[in-house]
Amino acid sequence: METKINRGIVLRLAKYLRVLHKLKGMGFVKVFSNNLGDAIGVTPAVVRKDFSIIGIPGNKRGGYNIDVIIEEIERMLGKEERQPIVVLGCGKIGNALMHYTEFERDGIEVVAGFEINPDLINPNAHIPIYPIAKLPEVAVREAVKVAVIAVPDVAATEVFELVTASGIPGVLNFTSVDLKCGRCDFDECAIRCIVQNVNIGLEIENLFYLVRMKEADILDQSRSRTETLTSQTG
Ligand SMILES: NC(=O)c1ccc[n+]([C@@H]2O[C@H](COP(=O)([O-])OP(=O)(O)OC[C@H]3O[C@@H](n4cnc5c(N)ncnc54)[C@H](O)[C@@H]3O)[C@@H](O)[C@H]2O)c1
Repeated sequence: METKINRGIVLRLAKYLRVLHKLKGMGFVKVFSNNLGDAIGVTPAVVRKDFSIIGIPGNKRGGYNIDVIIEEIERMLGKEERQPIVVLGCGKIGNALMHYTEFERDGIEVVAGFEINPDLINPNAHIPIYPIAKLPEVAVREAVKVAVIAVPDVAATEVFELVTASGIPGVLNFTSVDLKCGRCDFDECAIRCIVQNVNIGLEIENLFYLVRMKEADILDQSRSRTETLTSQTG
């Protein structure tokens, strides 16, 4: 039976998996929930809860067998299956993603890129780059589940429409256009495309905000410490 798990758990499972592979590579056979919690920045209780949700029984004293958890998490994340993706727009971002070799470790395979620039189209390349119009054909042939959209903003909606028309159910959107699957407005929609937006600018702004808050907090604390000292000595 498939267990429904939320995005937070999926992200943590992927993080546990990386740590587990590292530990296995170092020769470890068992791991404890506090080791995994420390490694990804959560409490041991969260680790045990996540594992119980995916059907791994808690084992506070004896630890978990690393091979068993790896197998279970990989099954849960669908990593036993091939995970084919396509990249739409093979410019700076798209090209970098197409040649990111670490995807392979996670079972992700970039099967093709798509372009409108004839200078970049090369169906004979190691990872072929096809004209964008070929997307529906390749999507069906390769059973593509996820498309990365890395075209200029002006082309985003048009490319997204082609993605949904090609039956691709997942999109990682690098453009700043808010893409929404029009097809999802219909109950009978079979695609229900899920869009995940990546906005590095927003993430950086958010970090600046958090750093400012932290600095202000530290300043407040040191001010109140000085005031306390002054009142004690004065
Ligand atoms: N999300 C972020 O954090 C972030 C950061 C930087 C850039 N971006 C955005 O990501 C996108 C890509 O950025 P980039 O720097 O790689 O741009 P780029 O100009 O280097 O590459 C875009 C590529 O898309 C191709 N293209 C244009 N129209 C197309 C279409 N209809 N079908 C297929 N290919 C098409 C172009 O020929 C080009 O090769 C832009 O929208 C940019 O604003 C996002």
